Amino acid sequence: MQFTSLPFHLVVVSSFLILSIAAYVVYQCFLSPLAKIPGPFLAKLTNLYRARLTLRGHSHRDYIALHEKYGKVVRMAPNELSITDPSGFREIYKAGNKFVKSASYNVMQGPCPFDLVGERDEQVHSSQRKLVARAYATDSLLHLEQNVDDVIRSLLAKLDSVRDQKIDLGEWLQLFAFDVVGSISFSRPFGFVESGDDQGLFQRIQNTIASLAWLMHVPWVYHLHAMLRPVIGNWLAITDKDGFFYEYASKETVGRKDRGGDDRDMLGQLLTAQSEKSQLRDADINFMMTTNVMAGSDTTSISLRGIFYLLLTHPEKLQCLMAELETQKGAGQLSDIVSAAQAKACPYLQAVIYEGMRLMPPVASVIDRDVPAGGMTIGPYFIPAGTVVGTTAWALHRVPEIWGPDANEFRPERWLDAKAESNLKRFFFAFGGGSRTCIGRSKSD
Ligand code: HEM
Repeated sequence: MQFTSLPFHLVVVSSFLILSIAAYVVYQCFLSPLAKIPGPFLAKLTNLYRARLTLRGHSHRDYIALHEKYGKVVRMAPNELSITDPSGFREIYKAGNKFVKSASYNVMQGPCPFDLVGERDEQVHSSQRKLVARAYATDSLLHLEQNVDDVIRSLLAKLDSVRDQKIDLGEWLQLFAFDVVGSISFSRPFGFVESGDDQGLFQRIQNTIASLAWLMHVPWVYHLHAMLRPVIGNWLAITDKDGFFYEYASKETVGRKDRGGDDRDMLGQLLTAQSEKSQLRDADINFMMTTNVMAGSDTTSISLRGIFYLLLTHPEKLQCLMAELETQKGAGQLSDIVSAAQAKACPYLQAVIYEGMRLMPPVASVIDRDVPAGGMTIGPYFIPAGTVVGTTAWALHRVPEIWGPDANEFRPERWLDAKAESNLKRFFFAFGGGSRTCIGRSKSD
């Protein structure tokens, strides 16, 4: 009845709109090749569902709940799936396969031509990684142990001076992790531990990464913003990555070049690589250092915070760890500041690190990849080429089929059985997987 009083063209336009929306809903829910895959209703219709989940700030826990509710393959957007199926996971992240990084990484890369994490072209990535690999190699980093020891000493002295006070240990571990990355990258810590102050950097990184995380699910918002930026100004914290943090890392680079330093620090190694391979430009080195400052420091500090949190909330495990360290110390196997080689020879300590990073992996997002030509099959589902599939370590690291019925418990002992350990390591995803695994990870792990 209402329609009859509306102008004819409005009736036509509204009817067309209603029919289009209805057709879209019917297609996504019943006809799409992914229609049979379970997931939240809104997720089937729009990527905004996933973006909103990420914006709320606890999507890592939401993904666990969604997999508990819907199973090992969950539809998270019209063309995107979250996977915790063990064999599906292994297929997606197998080294040398054809599952390339999906379009969401365009947001991570932004305007930066040399960004190992964000680069989607596997060939470009491979040649860029070769250019810088030496600087990140474990044997290169072992030369820098003395630098790290100095930061440890500085942290211990600070903690000693506040021995009787209530402190935020997490905050101190974060200051420490950043200084460690500063000292191995530029031969000098940022001075955060010394001053007890991060100069507002942590909040800025948090804003940048939070902004990146939700924008990766709606890249069009990022691209639209980039187009309109000259008119509307800057609204998105992600732009700090190639702005504020690039400048920050570049300044540190210039400072280190001016004052000199250990040729074997990461910048020194990159400068040596540059002298041999001129295609590595100054800007590329600055971009690598930006990644060190932003991604390297933050992930290291979250790992430390998670491990300490789990130890402090499980005193019986802390006791086991202390017993191992005291026995080793008593046998003359540990120096006052424990070296990397000595730490490697402490099985319980290694198990604690793995278990801590299993339960609290620093990179919480789903690491998206595109299904290649030919598609893939996971359980009863055929997934066509072009579908975006990915896994978050938070959900994978709690799958009972892999970790056992006590998957949610902090139990370092699960890593002590050599046979179980090598199987578990195949599903340890805190450092990513395949050809795009973290370059900062020790190669001997
Ligand atoms: C415990 C600490 C760390 C964790 C948990 C971690 C985690 C990760 C993860 C999950 C990825 C894969 C991302 C993806 O596929 O989208 C990655 C890649 C990367 N990480 Fe780390 N990371 C850590 C430390 C570091 C450090 C210290 C550095 C540098 C000093 C670093 C530099 C990089 C780079 C450059 C990549 C890109 C590698 C490539 O695609 O070739 N990371 N990291």
